[in-house]
Amino acid sequence: MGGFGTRLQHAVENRGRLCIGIDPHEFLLDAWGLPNTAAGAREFGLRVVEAAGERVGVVKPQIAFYERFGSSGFAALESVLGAAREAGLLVIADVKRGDVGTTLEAYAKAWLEEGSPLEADAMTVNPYQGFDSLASALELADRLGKGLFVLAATSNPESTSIQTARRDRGSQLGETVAGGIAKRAAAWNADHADGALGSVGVVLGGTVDFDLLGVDLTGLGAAPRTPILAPGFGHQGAEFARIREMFGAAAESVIVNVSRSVLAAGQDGIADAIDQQAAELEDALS
Ligand SMILES: O=C(O)c1cc(=O)[nH]c(=O)n1[C@@H]1O[C@H](COP(=O)(O)O)[C@@H](O)[C@H]1O
Repeated sequence: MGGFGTRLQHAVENRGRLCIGIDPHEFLLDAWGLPNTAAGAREFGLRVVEAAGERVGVVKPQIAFYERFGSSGFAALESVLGAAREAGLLVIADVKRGDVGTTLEAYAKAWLEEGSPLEADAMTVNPYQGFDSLASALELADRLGKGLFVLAATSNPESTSIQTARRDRGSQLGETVAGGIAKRAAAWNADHADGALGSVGVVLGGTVDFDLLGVDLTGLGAAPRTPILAPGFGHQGAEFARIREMFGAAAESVIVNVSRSVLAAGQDGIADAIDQQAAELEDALS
């Protein structure tokens, strides 16, 4: 059915733009009446998947909340990833990997290769070692029909100190770090997309000022469009009502992640909370 971008486009058309984060924070496990153990994180993830399965198209497990339990945490995560994919959800593994090419390739195989115990549909990658250091993961994802989301303008307030920095030499002279990364992702999609939406997305926080960050939203919104994973809504302060104004020409490509603001509803309230946020998001985008 085509590459990740095409599957994402299909998920958005059928299930909307909300992505549910699977982030079993210690305080959430406690609020859900679950133990702060790998078994608790597994149960939490499975219940989120159950609630999300009928309601949205995409989930984003944040692996730090599983990794903290060591090997039993990874076993728990394997169950959650398997259940999510079985439920027909697209899974973005939030792993934020980045390294020299051959090492990054091993990470990409771990998270994207068919049959890997941790197989997901897409993973988040960190381009701090240079966009070109992502080449092995870009090529692997392309070959396997999987996706990547490259950190570009992140939602945390500390991000601007690095991401607004401007290059003082080379072909991208004057461009910000964030703008340059977004441009490279869009260029990759222009060369490789097999449909209206590319398979290489960028992470753009809903809390940031894209003018200040120097991100070319028109370029991201041009065909083939570049998917945008937008965290920062709810708990970190970004609001659905501002998405159109903020993302402008790229608004059609935004996948909105919510984690704590929906997970805080607890296990009895999560299904209704997802329905409510999905309806609010659709309202804001219509
Ligand atoms: O890559 C991410 O998903 C991410 C990037 C970013 O810039 N900011 C950010 O908050 N995230 C992740 O998105 C989720 C946001 O969680 P909430 O603030 O609880 O909605 C967490 O899993 C973060 O790790």
